[in-house]
Amino acid sequence: AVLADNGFDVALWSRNEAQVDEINTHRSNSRYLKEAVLPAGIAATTDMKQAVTGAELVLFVAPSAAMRDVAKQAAPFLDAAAIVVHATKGFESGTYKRMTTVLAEELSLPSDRLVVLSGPSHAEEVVRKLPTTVVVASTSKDAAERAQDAFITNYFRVYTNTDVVGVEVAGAIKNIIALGAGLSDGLGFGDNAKAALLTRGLAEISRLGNAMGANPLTFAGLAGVGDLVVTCTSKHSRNWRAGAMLAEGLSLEDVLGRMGMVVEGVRTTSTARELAQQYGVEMPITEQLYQVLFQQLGPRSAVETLMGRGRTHETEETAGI
Ligand SMILES: NC(=O)C1=CN([C@@H]2O[C@H](COP(=O)(O)OP(=O)(O)OC[C@H]3O[C@@H](n4cnc5c(N)ncnc54)[C@H](O)[C@@H]3O)[C@@H](O)[C@H]2O)C=CC1
Ligand SMILES: O=C(CO)COP(=O)(O)O
Repeated sequence: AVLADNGFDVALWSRNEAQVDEINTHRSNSRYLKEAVLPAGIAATTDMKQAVTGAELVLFVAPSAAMRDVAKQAAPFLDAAAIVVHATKGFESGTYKRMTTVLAEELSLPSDRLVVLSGPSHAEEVVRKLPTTVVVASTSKDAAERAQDAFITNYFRVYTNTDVVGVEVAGAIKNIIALGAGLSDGLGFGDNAKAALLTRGLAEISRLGNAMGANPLTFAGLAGVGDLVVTCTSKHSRNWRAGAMLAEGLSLEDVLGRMGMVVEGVRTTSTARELAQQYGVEMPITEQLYQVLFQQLGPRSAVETLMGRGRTHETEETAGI
């Protein structure tokens, strides 16, 4: 919708014929974006060749679990000069790869044609043109600026960054913390607990990101603290809502069934736990969330464990010392 508002002819690919027909006929997407009216410049299609051929910018926003498959389908049609942007927040499970790595592999692209778009940006608000700010990161200043030009509007402000690792790690890990925030709110814990989760969650994001080679300043920016705040506090967040439902005593399977939309933080909790071990960093909130999600630990016991951890120094632990 943002690209169409900026005057681009947008081809929107979906595997779902009924959804494509609804978008083209009624300019609506009732399952995913209730009440939104989509701009006329969007032409939906189930034909990947038609969607990708000749496009100067291709935006991938499939759930992380589907990214490799969708990129494989798009690869034969990608224009030699196109830049590729993604807005997906997660890692590939099993390989623990970041999304730009998956795209580089499937599209045979060098990093200077790849951009990640991230930041506090719930679709429900963007489509209503409510003021939103995001960051586009690429190893190439030129590619980041091309993406900035394409997306920036008077309601959608786009900053550039060169720290692809930091932006991707922050966007993925904040979903784990949002699950925790939903659990905390659902259990009736207060504002102090949520502020603690956000702050110590940011410490975990920074610790893992720094170990993976990120710029620490990224975590104070839109993709870091910005997205962490919105996902832990917004009624739109699926991760927050999933956490709140778990606190009501629903099983993980029931929560995911009721949601009917991707809750990236669930898979990311397993992946981040593996990455923490691989990089030798401590991620105690992630560990406790893993125990709650996959090992049937009661959320109150998880909180007891977190509160009873050995005494530490705030800034030394954050720095990973
Ligand atoms: N919804 C939001 O406000 C934001 C979402 N994101 C990220 O965007 C990504 C996608 O999220 P949403 O669109 O919100 O999820 P969603 O669950 O609302 O929609 C996912 C879409 O992908 C399609 N899909 C799923 N598996 C597929 C496959 N194998 N092949 C083709 N299509 C497939 C579904 O049919 C559906 O249309 C996630 O990584 C999320 O973290 C990022 C920023 C904001
Ligand atoms: O990343 C998001 C907003 O910036 C979307 O978060 P949820 O997937 O929790 O809805």
